[in-house]
Amino acid sequence: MSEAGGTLQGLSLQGVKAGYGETIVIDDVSFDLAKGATLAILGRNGVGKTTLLATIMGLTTRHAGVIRFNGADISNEPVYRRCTAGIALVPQEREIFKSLTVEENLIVAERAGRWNLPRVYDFFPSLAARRRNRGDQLSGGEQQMLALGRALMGNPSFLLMDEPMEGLAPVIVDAVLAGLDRLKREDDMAMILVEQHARLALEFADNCIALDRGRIVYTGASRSLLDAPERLAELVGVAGVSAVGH
Ligand SMILES: Nc1ncnc2c1ncn2[C@@H]1O[C@H](COP(=O)(O)OP(=O)(O)OP(=O)(O)O)[C@@H](O)[C@H]1O
Repeated sequence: MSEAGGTLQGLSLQGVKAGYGETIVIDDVSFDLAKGATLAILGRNGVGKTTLLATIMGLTTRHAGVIRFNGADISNEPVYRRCTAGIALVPQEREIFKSLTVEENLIVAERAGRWNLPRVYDFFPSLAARRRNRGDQLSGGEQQMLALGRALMGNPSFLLMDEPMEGLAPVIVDAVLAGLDRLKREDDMAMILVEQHARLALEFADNCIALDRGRIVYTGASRSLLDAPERLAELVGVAGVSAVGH
């Protein structure tokens, strides 16, 4: 995670300070993430993980620093330009259209590319089985798969996911994780995973950063933190270390 930001094929943040209006939440955050790489963002409640993803998407007020994507400065680009450049966010609230069917939710997000309806259905067979059900008739796990499937239909090269496992039963967590692992193996999309359940995130992502009060307090290989449980507990709290069902 150390290539020069200006030439990196991927995402690069340099000294980013951002928040909501005058309130600073993210302070002096810098990291690079190359095309196809995976990164976990860890930290206790309220340290700014969601705000960091929102900042990458252009949904917050940026006070300082530069965000580059595939070498281009996107710091001042509006949200839709970041989306069309290939960055997608699966928000914590999932934000699927509840009055549309599963299939309609997927089709409205479609952009030409390697991902299309048959491939998303192959990837999440439970969505195929529910294709004619409306968004409000889905379980939490199905909604999460739909939110992910919808992001894939946009054919992003960079996928940001905000707590996709939140509120899901352990067996569903396993299904979502299996999907993410398969994505990692079969697609060269870069992925950032924000997750309360630190061990799950570390087992999925090759590298990680931990935030505390909006600043990066740890950066390194996920394996190193998995092998240092006391350090991990310091960074994320005891609740963050014990993952539901794992
Ligand atoms: N829309 C907003 N307007 C003002 N302040 C906000 C807004 N959203 C979040 N905050 C504040 O920003 C800080 C960081 O919140 P954020 O949601 O980014 O943290 P988080 O690490 O994702 O927390 P959690 O794990 O609970 O989701 C908190 O103090 C929060 O109250």
